[in-house]
Amino acid sequence: MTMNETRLPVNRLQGEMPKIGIRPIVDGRQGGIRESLDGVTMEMAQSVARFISERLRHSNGLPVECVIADTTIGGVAEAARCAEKFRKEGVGVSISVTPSWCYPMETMDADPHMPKAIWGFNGTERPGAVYLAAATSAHNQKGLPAFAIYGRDVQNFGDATIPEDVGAKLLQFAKAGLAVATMRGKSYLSMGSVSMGIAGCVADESFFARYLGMRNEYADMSEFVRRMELGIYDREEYEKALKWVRDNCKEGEDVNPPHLKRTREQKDEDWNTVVKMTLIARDMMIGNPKLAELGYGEESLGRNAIAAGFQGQRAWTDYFPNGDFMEAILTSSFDWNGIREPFTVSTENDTLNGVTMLFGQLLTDAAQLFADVRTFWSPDAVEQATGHRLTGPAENGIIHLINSGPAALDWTGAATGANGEPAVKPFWSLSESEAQACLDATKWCPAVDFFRGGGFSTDFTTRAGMPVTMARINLVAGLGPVLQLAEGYTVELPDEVHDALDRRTNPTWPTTWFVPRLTGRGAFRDVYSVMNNWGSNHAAVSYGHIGGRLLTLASMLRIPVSMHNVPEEHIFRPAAWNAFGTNDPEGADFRACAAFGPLYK
Ligand SMILES: C[C@H](O)[C@@H](O)[C@@H](O)C(=O)CO
Ligand SMILES: [Mn+2]
Repeated sequence: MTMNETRLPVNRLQGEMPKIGIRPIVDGRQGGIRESLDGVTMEMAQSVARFISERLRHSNGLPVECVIADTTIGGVAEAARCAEKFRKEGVGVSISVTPSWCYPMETMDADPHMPKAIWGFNGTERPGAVYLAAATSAHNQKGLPAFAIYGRDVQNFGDATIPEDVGAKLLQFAKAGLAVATMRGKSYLSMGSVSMGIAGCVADESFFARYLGMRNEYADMSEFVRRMELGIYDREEYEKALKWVRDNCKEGEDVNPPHLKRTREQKDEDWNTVVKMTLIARDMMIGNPKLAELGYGEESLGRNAIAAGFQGQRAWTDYFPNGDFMEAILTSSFDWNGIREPFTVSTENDTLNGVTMLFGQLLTDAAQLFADVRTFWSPDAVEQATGHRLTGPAENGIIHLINSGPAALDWTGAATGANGEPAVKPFWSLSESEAQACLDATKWCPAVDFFRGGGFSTDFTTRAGMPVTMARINLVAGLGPVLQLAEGYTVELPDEVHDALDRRTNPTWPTTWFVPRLTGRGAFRDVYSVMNNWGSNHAAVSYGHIGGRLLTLASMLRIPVSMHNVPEEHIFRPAAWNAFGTNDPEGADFRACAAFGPLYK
């Protein structure tokens, strides 16, 4: 395959990427105090800016830019000037830093939508921590939750280094804050509506608008037919894509009974259709200047969609090829144009899983796995079915993540991490040979009987040993949105055991065997309990243990978390959450989210 040489983001969404604004706060008393603080405070700001820009990128690959206020902020006039600068520069996240005492209400960032953190230097020459406590209490009193960062160990005054614990909190806060600012104002595009009565497919406008700051766009699936029949897609790209598919997408086993097998001609035509569907869905999301050249100016603009979903079943799939190829390729980190940012596209237009995938992508910069949460296999059930006793990481049972085959090819696990281990990586660190390895590890099986219109499903088994986080947003009447997540690992089974279980399910679909990390309590008492507490038929799976980042993001949006196994040291929420109870952080989270309400009222 060819690689996109420049690796530029494909993101053609409206608006600049949000920046991080750094606010150096000082004690405004001139004639000695202020002068003694200005320099070190500015240095603190510069070192935070450098630290973040060197370590974080936007999920589209662009560097994260930090903007520092023109002067230190000693009072409200300078706070206002800083706010003005931040507005002009497109700042979406703010971090206030100080080593000293300052005047909280006079200097605070009062923008209600800006995720905020305050780093109060742990020194003792000047009272930075006293300010931090006063500042967080002011934020709490005013209903502007802020994340408080207070280093564990005392530093010398003027020491601009960022201790490890402070750095970890800065990055967790910044990445989640950027996710909030990046999705704001963007669209979720529903292509089709509700699939097979699945409630998660309902585009709940109030949820999107009030919690995410997003808008909902809708397109009937007949739009695909119109664009296919009138040729509203880049025909050169279509030819290139078809050739790439012929060279790289190997057909797998056709398990259909003879009377349901599609003919070779039908299958060839299905390939043409699924490639067109892929181009069309992408163009509907983000637009395509090529369409304007064809005389379709309106279509060339797209819907400014940072996420989308395709209903598929059944209105479409009863007659046309299914959406598996389109969903698998769009959500992967590469296609015929080379290596590029994955698109967030939710199967069955499960909007709530789509949002969860969007969270994962913005927090990890890497392809997300969409999957049905299909089966809990207890060790006894596996032994009964196969004669094999599960061992090692699988010994407590396994959860079978599988559905018809829209899974991103990155989830083969064919790419490798720093030590050669299987990994799902940000597109910018994926090599051409790794993308090829993902393609080589995938077969495309003719769709089974659920899909009367044919299509091709990805078939692979995810490699073992990857740290992953499975997550899901649910909507509950009287409660609103609620997030659940489970950190764990992928496992593999001996071939004959895998084959026996896979055959019982569907051998032509992609499998990920998941084991959650157990805590012995509540939903994480055992693997069965994780399955039993899952709130819906789907999950979004991210590479890495990102539960901490998800918790931070959810708290910024005021979405409580009902189930998680995140180690305490990774939990980082606004300081106000502690005022809702410290013995029972889960209950406190629910109370705090309810009290503050959605980010966008
Ligand atoms: C093909 C079937 O309809 C499956 O797609 C179905 O069980 C689901 O995926 C439900 O989420
Ligand atoms: Mn499904």
